Amino acid sequence: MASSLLSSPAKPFCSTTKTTPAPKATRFPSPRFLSSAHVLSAARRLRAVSARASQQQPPPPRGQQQRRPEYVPNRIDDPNYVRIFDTTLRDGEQSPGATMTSAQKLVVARQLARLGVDIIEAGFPASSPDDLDAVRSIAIEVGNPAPAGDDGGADATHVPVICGLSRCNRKDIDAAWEAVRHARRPRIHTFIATSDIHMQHKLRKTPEQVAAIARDMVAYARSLGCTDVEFSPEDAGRSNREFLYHILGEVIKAGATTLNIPDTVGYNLPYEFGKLIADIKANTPGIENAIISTHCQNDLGLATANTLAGARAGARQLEVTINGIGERAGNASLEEVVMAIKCRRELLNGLYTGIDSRHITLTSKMVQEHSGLIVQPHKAIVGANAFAHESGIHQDGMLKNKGTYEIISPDDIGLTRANEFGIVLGKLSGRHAVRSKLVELGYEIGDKEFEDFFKRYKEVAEKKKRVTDEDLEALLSDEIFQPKLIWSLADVQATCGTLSLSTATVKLIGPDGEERIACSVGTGPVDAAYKAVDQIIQIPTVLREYSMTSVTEGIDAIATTRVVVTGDVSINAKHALTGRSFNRSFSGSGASMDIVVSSVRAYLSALNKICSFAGAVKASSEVPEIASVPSTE
Ligand SMILES: CC(=O)SCCNC(=O)CCNC(=O)[C@H](O)C(C)(C)COP(=O)(O)OP(=O)(O)OC[C@H]1O[C@@H](n2cnc3c(N)ncnc32)[C@H](O)[C@@H]1OP(=O)(O)O
Ligand SMILES: CC(C)C(=O)C(=O)O
Ligand SMILES: [Mg+2]
Repeated sequence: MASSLLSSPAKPFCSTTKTTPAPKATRFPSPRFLSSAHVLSAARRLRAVSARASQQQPPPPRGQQQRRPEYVPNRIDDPNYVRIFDTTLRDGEQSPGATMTSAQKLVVARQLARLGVDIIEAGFPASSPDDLDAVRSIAIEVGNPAPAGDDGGADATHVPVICGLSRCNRKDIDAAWEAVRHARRPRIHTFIATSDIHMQHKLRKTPEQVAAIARDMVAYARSLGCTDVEFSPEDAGRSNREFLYHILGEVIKAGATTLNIPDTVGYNLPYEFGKLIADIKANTPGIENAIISTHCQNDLGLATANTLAGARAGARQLEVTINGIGERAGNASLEEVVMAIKCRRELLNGLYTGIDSRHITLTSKMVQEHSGLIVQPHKAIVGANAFAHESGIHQDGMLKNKGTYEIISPDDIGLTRANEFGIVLGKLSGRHAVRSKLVELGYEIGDKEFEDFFKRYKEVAEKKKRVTDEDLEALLSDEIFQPKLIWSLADVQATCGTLSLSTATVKLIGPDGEERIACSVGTGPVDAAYKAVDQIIQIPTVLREYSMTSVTEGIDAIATTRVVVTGDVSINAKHALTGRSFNRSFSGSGASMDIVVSSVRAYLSALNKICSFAGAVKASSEVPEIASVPSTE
């Protein structure tokens, strides 16, 4: 029988076990170009990485193991166990633009099984022959035990129920049964609307007619041999209570095993939805012989809150989708609901699920790829920023204790972050975070140097959205690893374009602390600026090499310039071995988001080396010896 290591009680910091994170998400080819070969190889890769993840996982600490109760359609032996019904492939696919091919649906279904969902609603088989085929393939391949040697994820013996949706009519129910009957545990989910507005205007039927259809169609589904039948009174959130108790009682008598209560238009508030579930539990005849389920749409952004309120009030099946995709504003999101239960279990009557949350990140990425619906960066649990910290006070807290700003460990959702503390440098970062990042990159610099560097960092971060590792290294070279400062750049202003000659004005601070300004024209803004610098410093030099690279991507990238210059004979060096005098070259580098500033910094860096060298030459009154072959310093 299926058994698994399940989510365990919450800790103040919700990492339940010190686990090996699930593998990094595999990139999938764009859905537009997906062939079934692609899908199969993606599936194989996934299976391989998931196998590794599950093999590496140490068992949860003693006393925290909980087994998934044996599956009986209308009963759960452990009152604290709550079933997770995933409808990504049905309601999720109803999101505008989210249609998936059969091959894509199969890959996602396999991953949902690894994640440990109890029920996969694989589609609406009557909607098209393609969807019937997709649901049937899922029933055959995912709804049955994996062949020997095949990995089934963390809980290799777990086989999810495969479910198909149908309206309350024979044709739809026949199609649903044809699709799901191949699974080890098939389920038919049939629905009909029960709110006045839907019955009157959409179905054009009286409540009595609707109740009779519901009862007859549930009985019909059972008559096909399906022992697991779910019934949903669509728009229950706006339906008359007494009518709900009546129709639900009727379908239980007809053989319904799960009663799903949809807030179809996301209209309910959490306390209201919780009360709806509690009232149904208290007033529906025969309800003790069925499982109550929630299905919350997100029109008011309350789907997760409503789902949790429903669970608290007695629902033991929660219908959710990965990333919260679904009709209009979507459904309650699996990752939010599952992690809320895991994190706040004590406030949710000790509930637990069968989900292996370490597969959440990978599953989320897969669904984004195949549905084409990309989650917003600040999406709870799976958004790019959900475990990132950019402001200085938070970063400082994270460095001291991760629990200060994180209630869930990224390991728990299978997220491996590039930076252990989730630190993202930006304009709001403080000294602690920037310094720790430098140490991480291998640079330990003194306090005074760090203060200079931090000032420069802030200037750049003001202008740039994110400061990357490469940016930091470029700035560090520019700010710290420079020759002794003889001439420094105060300001530079350049104009260029097709209308007139390029012109640059440069203000430098000299060795005496005095400002000097020069202006020049040139073939371009860099040439003009270099000529202005030459007018001030007046050392005869030749520019031998000039190169510029952008260290990061994007329009706000930092440009790093490298130059090589040679001086005239007065700055020749004598080779130590041959005694031959040679024309020595000097390199310089500079970095800035402005290419002219970056170029002038690089040029000054080289000129400062020449000045130091020439100063040394003058001081010793002889040509200094260099112990190596001519090289660029
Ligand atoms: C809240 C939900 O998410 S419900 C699920 C919604 N999902 C979908 O609709 C996606 C799949 N749908 C489809 O492919 C198509 O709508 C089909 C194949 C199901 C039906 O297509 P059509 O036969 O062309 O009907 P159409 O969609 O235009 O209208 C729906 C009909 O079903 C009836 N109907 C709606 N819900 C139900 C129900 N639960 N039980 C019985 N009949 C229903 C409507 O009253 C309407 O009947 P009418 O033609 O007598 O007026
Ligand atoms: C089919 C039903 C369960 C549904 O999706 C809804 O009411 O939102
Ligand atoms: Mg829905």
